Amino acid sequence: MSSPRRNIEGRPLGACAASTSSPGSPVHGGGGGGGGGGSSSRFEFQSLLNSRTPCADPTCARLRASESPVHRRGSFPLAGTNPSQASPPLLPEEDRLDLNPSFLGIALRSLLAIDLWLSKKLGVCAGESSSWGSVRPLMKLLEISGHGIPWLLGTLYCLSRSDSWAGREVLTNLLFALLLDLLLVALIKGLVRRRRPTHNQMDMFFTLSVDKYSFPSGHATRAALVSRFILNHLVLAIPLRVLVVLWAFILGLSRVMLGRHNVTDVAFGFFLGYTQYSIVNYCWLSPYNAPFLFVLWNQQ
Ligand SMILES: CC(C)=CCC/C(C)=C/CC/C(C)=C/COP(=O)(O)O
Repeated sequence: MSSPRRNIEGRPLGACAASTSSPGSPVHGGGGGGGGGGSSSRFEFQSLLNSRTPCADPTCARLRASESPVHRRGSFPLAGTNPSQASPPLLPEEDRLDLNPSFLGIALRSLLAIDLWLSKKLGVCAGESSSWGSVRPLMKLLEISGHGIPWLLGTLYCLSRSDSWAGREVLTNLLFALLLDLLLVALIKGLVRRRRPTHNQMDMFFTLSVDKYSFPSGHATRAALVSRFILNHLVLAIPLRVLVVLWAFILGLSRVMLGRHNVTDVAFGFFLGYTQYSIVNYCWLSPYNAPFLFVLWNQQ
């Protein structure tokens, strides 16, 4: 008994896929669902077109005809329908592009595959039963050390206690930096909407609605931003400076170990936090360019 013909995704071609698929399914070229559905759906479409399996259901046959590139564009014949026009059928340009994905496309997909694989491997504290589950409480403590709330409240408290102009200036800019960070991270998370890794347990304390998304890591942006800020504006002994850098690095790593993030979320988070510091430095607030703010602190 011969096995049924299958398309590239391993689905049998004997049955009429069009009659069973939804409008967003690959057969309709809708590219529904995530994970690179676009190109594989095109491929499946070609395979269905070229299979000579008759379709018993008339609705199905009509659907297949109306969905075919021949019907849609009327620009090229089906191979074999007329021997006098036996030149190879020309694919529409976008289909040819999909069948020959660009180097950039392949590189990006490979990077994402490596990212997912590595993140899963490093997610050793994702649950109590994980291989490093006993370190999870420590990782969660680190998580709190990079959370937005303690940093915001701490900065506001120090501002209210500060009695020097220089101190107020630095703290005002730290507050501005933290708010800018929250805003940019929320904006990018809302735009990119990358889901957190499946092995993550969503048990973080005090999150915003966008925090169900993982790209970029807010803790990583804050770690890079705050550590660069501290290193540039506080006079610290070398061991303390090393400690600040270590804290930022371990906080970023802990996000992947806890299963909260993929490696690329954290890597981009570090980059974004580092860049945010440059923005804050460029727009540095002082009693000269933002006197209203400093008058406000003075009245406290
Ligand atoms: C003023 C204001 C809107 C404060 C909100 C502070 C807040 C709840 C920040 C969220 C911090 C958080 C849980 C970020 C998620 O970090 P990931 O590293 O998991 O992206």
